Amino acid sequence: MDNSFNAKAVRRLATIGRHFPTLEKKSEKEALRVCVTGAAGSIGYSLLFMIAQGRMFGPYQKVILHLLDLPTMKKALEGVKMELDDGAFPLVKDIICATCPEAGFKNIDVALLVGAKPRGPGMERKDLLRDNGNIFKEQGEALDKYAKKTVKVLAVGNPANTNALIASLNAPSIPRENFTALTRLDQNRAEAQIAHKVGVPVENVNNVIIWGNHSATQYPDVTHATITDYPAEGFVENAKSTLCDKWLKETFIPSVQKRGAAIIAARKFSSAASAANAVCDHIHDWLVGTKPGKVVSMGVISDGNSYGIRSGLMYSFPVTCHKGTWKIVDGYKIDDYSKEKMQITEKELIEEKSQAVGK
Ligand SMILES: NC(=O)C1=CN([C@@H]2O[C@H](COP(=O)(O)OP(=O)(O)OC[C@H]3O[C@@H](n4cnc5c(N)ncnc54)[C@H](O)[C@@H]3O)[C@@H](O)[C@H]2O)C=CC1
Ligand SMILES: O=C([O-])CC(=O)C(=O)O
Repeated sequence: MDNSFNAKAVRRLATIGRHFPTLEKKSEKEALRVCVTGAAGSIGYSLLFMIAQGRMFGPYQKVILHLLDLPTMKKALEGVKMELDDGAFPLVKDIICATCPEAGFKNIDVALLVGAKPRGPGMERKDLLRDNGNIFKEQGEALDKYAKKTVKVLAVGNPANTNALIASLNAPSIPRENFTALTRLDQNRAEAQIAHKVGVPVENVNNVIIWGNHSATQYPDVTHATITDYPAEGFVENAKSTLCDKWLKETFIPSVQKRGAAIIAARKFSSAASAANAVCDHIHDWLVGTKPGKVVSMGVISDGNSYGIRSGLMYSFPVTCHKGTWKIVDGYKIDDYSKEKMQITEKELIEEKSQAVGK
């Protein structure tokens, strides 16, 4: 009886294998260890389920999730783990709950540094620097000790750019190129607004650049953006008049710069699901690679040779990525208006850096 059941089960599995050859592919890759800090918080709650569904690393990459939060959040973390278990996600090989950085960061491949205080109404993100900067100092030190030396780090907690810099300066044994800051949410916001304005699907709008800081001084730049697959004759002429200088300068740029504050005013909490979605986009493109012709924005360490931006700042640039490396796209022509905007946001990052770590 037992034997015949087993024989049937084996036959059935063999059939599944024939119909879904991708099943074999799945087991080829080793699981990635991915730590989400602030795993019991709002962004964490969306982000973990997106990762579990394959949104970050694709449909074949298994993950071991490290959920890190403060000791006071131990019970809540267990609840998140229970829900992840209940999702029965085939890509989730294991889930580790941690309330100390050693267990959270041990041997990890990817660190998503979300855990930090969010701002409230009337605050700027840099007002969080004193409290959150300390978190990123400690976490940089802990990454240096416990994570793989190849770990890829994304700072999400605000002020994200300067926090990424603080973490990197406190992790001298990990290459500085492995530390990045999230400005993809700003890029997504900007591309969505352009798509709505001209009436095309959002995937037809590409290569809007976010320069500088994830703050109200950021410069969302459409000078090099593209719109493809025009839906109707006369589209180009219409789009040119719709996206006029006045609208771009007086409505579009301030609206992208202040979108985070607008969400806080409406929701009473800062953006969470859209932030998690942008985290997936950022890591996906960095680790898997950007599509040919596609440029994305990431806060990365400036080298002093790109667009006149001072070296040693975590500045958002247009980049292309290939299997875990990024490269600043050089050679865009910068007009005087853009230059001024890029310098305003650079100045703010210099000030934040000197507040956080001195000169
Ligand atoms: N860069 C970006 O585009 C965006 C950044 N953010 C920022 O992300 C951060 C998190 O936002 P939410 O999830 O909404 O906040 P939240 O308050 O809902 O969750 C934060 C979580 O972090 C935990 N935490 C605090 N200190 C920690 C530490 N040292 N180690 C581990 N966990 C720690 C808290 O216990 C809490 O569970 C905020 O700083 C927010 O401003 C939010 C949206 C977009
Ligand atoms: O605005 C905030 O404080 C949260 C955030 O970074 C965003 O939504 O872009």
